Amino acid sequence: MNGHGNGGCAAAGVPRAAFGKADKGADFANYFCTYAFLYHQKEMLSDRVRMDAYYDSIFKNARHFKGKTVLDVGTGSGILAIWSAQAGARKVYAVEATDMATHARALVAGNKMENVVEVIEGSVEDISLPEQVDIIISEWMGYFLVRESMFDSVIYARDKWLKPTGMMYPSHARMWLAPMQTNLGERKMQEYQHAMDDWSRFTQETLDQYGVDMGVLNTPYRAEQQKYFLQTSVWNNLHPNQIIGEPALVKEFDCLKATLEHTASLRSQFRIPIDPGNLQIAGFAGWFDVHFRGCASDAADNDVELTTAPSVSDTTHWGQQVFLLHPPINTRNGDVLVGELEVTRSKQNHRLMDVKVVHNLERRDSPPAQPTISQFHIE
Ligand SMILES: C[S@@+](CC[C@H](N)C(=O)[O-])C[C@H]1O[C@@H](n2cnc3c(N)ncnc32)[C@H](O)[C@@H]1O
Repeated sequence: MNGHGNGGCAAAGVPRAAFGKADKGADFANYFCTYAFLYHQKEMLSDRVRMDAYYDSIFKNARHFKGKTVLDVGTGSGILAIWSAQAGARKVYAVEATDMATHARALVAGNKMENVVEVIEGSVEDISLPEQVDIIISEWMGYFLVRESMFDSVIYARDKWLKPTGMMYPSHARMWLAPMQTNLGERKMQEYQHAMDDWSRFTQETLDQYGVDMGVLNTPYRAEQQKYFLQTSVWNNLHPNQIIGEPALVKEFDCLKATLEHTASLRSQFRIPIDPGNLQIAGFAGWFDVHFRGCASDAADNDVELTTAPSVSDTTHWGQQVFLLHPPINTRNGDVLVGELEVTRSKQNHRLMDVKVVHNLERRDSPPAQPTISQFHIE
């Protein structure tokens, strides 16, 4: 999954009739719509790190799939359902909320799997299955893992359709946070200042030419632009040497046990010694990994990892989320970054996230400084 799910394209041929409630209509317009396009599915299907991890997780653990029933939550093009069938599943229910279900059905038939894979068009929260399943497979991860909130749908499906002995693919998910260096912050600050200069020119012109003083809107305009340029996280594929301290594990989910309460609001403390020789912390980088370990009573033969950590060669379409500090923090050798991360749903859109980092530098021979509160948004 990636972050293009909020482009807003209500006319994407999405089956609105299936959704009675207004908020579902808005969700379709804002979120699901892009998934109805093949070009978007192709983007995910072209991510080799993602594809190899899911492929290996299934075929290197084919024993888990042989003769089993599988539910693919959000099948998209149908790729995971087809692989599950090729690995020997007896029956695969491939559920997809958008019109992409039509293409998935064609792909399943084109690959002669229609006797095993049944594509069901609808939201997994609304559909009905004739039986409970042995495995739930899904690619539900968004930026910094939780953006898009699709894990909620997987949890819902698990609680309704997974046998008590069943297992989740992936089985575990983790979120990581690390201090980093970059000059992206300066660029964003310049862009912000440019936008504010442009606003000044615009308000002056409006007054001169049209006799209306826009000055009363200066403050909300500044707030809007600050949020956009300075507080919205930036997608980036970072080089590993931009990370300047041991990444902190800020959250781990056991996909068999996670609840909606766990995903609604995450809070975690971190303590990261800054690598010697670094003069500034320009921001924080956030990413995730998932593992395919089977379950306690039937561990995977091969524990496959899909990581979106900074990498030179194994980059993913998820990249990392960069939370820029304005201004950056000056550091000295021996400094330790301590703090707390809080990730909550945006009030305007439950698929977007608000991120709060309360941070401080512990410095040898210095009294503790007041913590700084930095607010960010994952849009
Ligand atoms: C990241 S894509 C993954 C597609 C495919 N499984 C793959 O791995 O290439 C997630 C898909 O899940 C679908 N989806 C998201 N939430 C869903 C829900 N609640 N019910 C059914 N489908 C959903 C989206 O429309 C999208 O096609």
